[in-house]
Amino acid sequence: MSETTSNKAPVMLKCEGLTRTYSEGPQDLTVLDTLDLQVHAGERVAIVGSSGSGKTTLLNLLGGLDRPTEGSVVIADQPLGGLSESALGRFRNRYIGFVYQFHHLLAEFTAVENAALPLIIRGQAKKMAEQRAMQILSRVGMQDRADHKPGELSGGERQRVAIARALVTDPSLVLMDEPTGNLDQTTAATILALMDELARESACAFVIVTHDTGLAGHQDRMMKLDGGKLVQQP
Ligand SMILES: Nc1ncnc2c1ncn2[C@@H]1O[C@H](COP(=O)(O)OP(=O)(O)OP(=O)(O)O)[C@@H](O)[C@H]1O
Repeated sequence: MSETTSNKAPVMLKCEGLTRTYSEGPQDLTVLDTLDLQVHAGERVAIVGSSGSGKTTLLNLLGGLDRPTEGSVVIADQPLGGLSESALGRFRNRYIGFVYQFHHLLAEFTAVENAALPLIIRGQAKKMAEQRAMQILSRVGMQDRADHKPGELSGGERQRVAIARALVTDPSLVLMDEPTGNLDQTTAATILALMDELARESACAFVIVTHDTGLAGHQDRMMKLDGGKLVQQP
């Protein structure tokens, strides 16, 4: 591994030799090129990089939404490459929380129903799942809007529901794509504080893709995706 770290916490995410080549166009495009990354429990890593550098491609591989051309992704000691699609779905639900750039909330469901969904998919009773969802919605300041559907919420409110949905299962790893993109400074600060607490309390690891240098600078480490590899930033 090219990375050195003094972190003593267990490794939650490990990528080795990760390569992703898109072969769909007239020419092959290698977006990620033998990339290595290790993230420890409780650690928050920001990934920055210019448009088209491969940040979304990387997040999709880390979350098992796409498969690498070469190399491996291991989360909580489980190599994703060894899992079938259905096992991968169960693994994602158990260990990973996602916050996408476009939040993908279900339009027909209220905020609390959306936030409770990962628990319901897991088989938890609706009432218990919604109680837990209410707790986490309160932590992102959305308790008073819990009965509203996404169409009745502002962009920032929808983003906060998406963040609550990602955190509701107490995941081991949270993958975020521009999590504070739609948020004003005060709300963004609330979300940052919540991430700090979770990283500390539950040893949740975060990988956060962002163009926001304030958000990136707030994390434990900042890496830049450049030429298909990650370069540690000062
Ligand atoms: N399915 C695909 N087929 C072919 N090329 C793709 C595919 N998906 C992404 N690419 C290309 O791979 C490169 C990296 O894309 P990616 O979306 O990962 O970049 P990004 O760093 O997330 O960009 P942005 O900051 O603009 O969101 C781009 O040149 C893109 O055109």
